[in-house]
Formats: sequence, structure tokens, C-alpha cells
Amino acid sequence: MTRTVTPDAVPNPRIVVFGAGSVGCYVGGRLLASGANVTLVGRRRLRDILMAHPLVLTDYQGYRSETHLTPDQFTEDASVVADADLVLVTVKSAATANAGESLAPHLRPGTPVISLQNGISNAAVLESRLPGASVSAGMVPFNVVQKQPGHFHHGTEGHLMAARTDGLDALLPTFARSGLALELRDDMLSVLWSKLLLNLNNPINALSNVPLLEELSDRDYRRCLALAQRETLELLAQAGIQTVKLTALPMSLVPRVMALPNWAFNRLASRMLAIDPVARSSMWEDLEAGRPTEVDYINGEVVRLAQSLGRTAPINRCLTELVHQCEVTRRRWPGDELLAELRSARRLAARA
Ligand SMILES: NC(=O)C1=CN([C@@H]2O[C@H](COP(=O)(O)OP(=O)(O)OC[C@H]3O[C@@H](n4cnc5c(N)ncnc54)[C@H](OP(=O)(O)O)[C@@H]3O)[C@@H](O)[C@H]2O)C=CC1
Ligand SMILES: CC(C)(CO)C(=O)C(=O)O
Repeated sequence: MTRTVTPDAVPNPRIVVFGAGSVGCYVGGRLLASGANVTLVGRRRLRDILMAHPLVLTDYQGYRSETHLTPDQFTEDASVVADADLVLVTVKSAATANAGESLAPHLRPGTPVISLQNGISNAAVLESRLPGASVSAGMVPFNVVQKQPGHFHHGTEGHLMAARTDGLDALLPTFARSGLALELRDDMLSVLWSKLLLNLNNPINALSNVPLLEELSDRDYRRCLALAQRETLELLAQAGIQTVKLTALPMSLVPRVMALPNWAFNRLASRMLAIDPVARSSMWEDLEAGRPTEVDYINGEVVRLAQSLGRTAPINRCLTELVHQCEVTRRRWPGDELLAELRSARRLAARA
């Protein structure tokens, strides 16, 4: 007989994090540090580090924990999901299909799986590979950067969200105990697009090659972000997709605030979102590490939305192309040059 998962019957649910990198080690590590039963699935290079050194977690509010992992708490073997009560998928978007294929042979029917990834379509990709699982789209609003090998730092505010699906309610106390509250939502498409509107800053931050706080202090970079966000908001309105408030301001006002002069922006910024000085975008981390970026799953989603509506998205298309060029050439962009490039892309598209 097939055993289906009933997490409310499990006092200490077994959680597997698939894709132990910045988000996976931070979220999984916080759960572990609070006594949860967690196994991280990741690469050998990180396993070697974490077998020799503690997993160090810090946050922008002074949290710090050091956890010595046992050999069975970090593995390269996907079959550990066989007795999981919850799987958190934290690979980059290009690796999602492969993650689903690695999990599929081992997962019990009905196991809750949360995609803690940026972008719009990761949960759907997982669902297509894991038809028996209960897949939920999730959202990580905060930034995590690996400061040193094995030291993960959470640098901005916000709490985890996931689409309400069967079995997740019973897991909420486990997240609450870790200090990372999980909110279940019925409007996850809106949450994902709203997060994507914030992630439109990822390519700009990556191309700037400076920390988020420094980049957002430069009005030219902020104007680039405002252009990309306005273009996206117009398309979302046409598609009938609502946005939700993920910072102190409604999403529709964010581009207006981004375009403000520095003196006015600085007054509002500290009330909008707490960011510490070392935080950078995950796209910057990818570029630095010489990995392909997620730009096709962020700005590329906007370009695809435009196509589906018979429109174009020249600003987001241009950012996608510049990041792909940068993956090869390593060219970084000063704010004024990037703004000029985006405006010229928009002019050319208007003439076409
Ligand atoms: N970092 C951040 O601040 C934030 C990131 N996000 C999103 O969260 C997701 C994860 O990002 P992040 O944590 O930065 O990514 P990372 O690249 O740091 O972590 C993913 C890890 O998973 C590993 N991995 C991939 N495939 C497998 C596999 N089949 N088996 C085992 N390990 C595997 C990767 O190894 P390898 O590189 O060798 O493939 C990598 O170490 C992304 O969608 C990102 O956009 C969301 C909010 C904030
Ligand atoms: C938290 C944020 C928005 C920081 O840029 C992010 O999602 C990322 O780096 O991918």
C-alpha cells in the first residue's frame, strides 16, 4: 500500500533541502539550528567545507548561529528524500527540471515540495517532473550572500511565502521556531510577479558590480530599474495580473520612488526596505562565479509575457542581452551609460 504524507502526524517533520547553496544552506541551516530534522542535498565541494567547519549563519539584525553538521546532514544523494515530510527546492532556475528528475524516483506520493526560487515558472516545471507530489510555489524575499565558504549572511528584510497546499499548515510551527516565518498565500501568482518586479534590479546590480545599497544610492541605476519596472507593470495590467505589497510601498509606486532625486529617495528608502551594506544580488554572485545567470527566468519572463500579449518589452530584452554579453565579456556598466543604453533600446523599439 502506498503511504501518503500526513505531516500533522509527524512531531518533528523530516525536511530535505535540495540545492544547498545560499538560500538552501541559510533556510535549511536556520531550521537545523532550531532543532528541526534537516538534510541538505548539495555538491561535494560545499560538503567538504561543512564537514571541516561549522555552518555559520548571520543576519542583518545580529542573529548568529554555528552548527557542526553530521555526515548524514549533508549529502549528494537525492534518495534521502524517500522519507521526507517536506522538500525545499533551492537550485537556480536552469537546474529545476534536472532537480525534479533527480527527486522523482524517490519521492513518496503526496509529499509537499516548495520551490524557494525566483522567477514565475519553477513550480510548474517541478510539477511536470513530479506529478505525484504536492508542489507549491514559494518566495524568498530576502537576500543571502555567502560571505566566506560556509558562512551565509541574510542581508535584507521580509518573510517566506508559499502557495497554500495540503499538508503545509502543519509545518508552519517548525518554520516559526526557526525564526523564519512562512506565510501561506492564495494569491501566489501575484506574489511571484511582485517579487519579480523587485528582482528586475538583479541584472542592474550585477552589471553595476557594486553592493545593492551603493547601486541603489545612484539615481541613474534607480532610473534603469524604474524603466524595467514600469514596462513590466504595464504588461501585468494588460494581462490582468495584480501585484501585492512586498515592501512598505505598493508595487505601482515603487518605480516612481526609484526615479526620485537622491535627497528625496534617501528619506524614503530606509522606510521601504532594510538592506545592509554587503548585500548583493544572486545574479551578481552568479556572474562573479562565472556561472550562467537566471536573467532568462527574470527579465526573460517579462519578454515572454509581452510576446503573449502581442507587445514588446525593449527595456527587459536589452537587460537580458547585456547580462548575457557580460557572462562572456565581464563588461560592467556605470549608471549613466546603462541608462543611455536602455533609453536607446526603447527609442529603437518605438521606431520599429
Ligand atoms: N541568493 C539570494 O539572495 C536569493 C536567491 N533567490 C533564489 O533562490 C534560488 C537559489 O538561489 P541561490 O541559493 O542563490 O543559488 P546557489 O547557486 O547559491 O545554490 C544552489 C545550489 O544547488 C546546487 N545544485 C544544483 N543542482 C543540484 C543537484 N542536482 N544536486 C545537488 N546540488 C545541486 C548548486 O550547485 P552548482 O552551482 O554546482 O550547480 C548550488 O550549489 C534561485 O532561484 C534564486 O534566484 C531568492 C531570493 C534571494
Ligand atoms: C533578495 C533579492 C531581491 C536581492 O537582490 C534577490 O532575490 C536576489 O538576490 O536574487
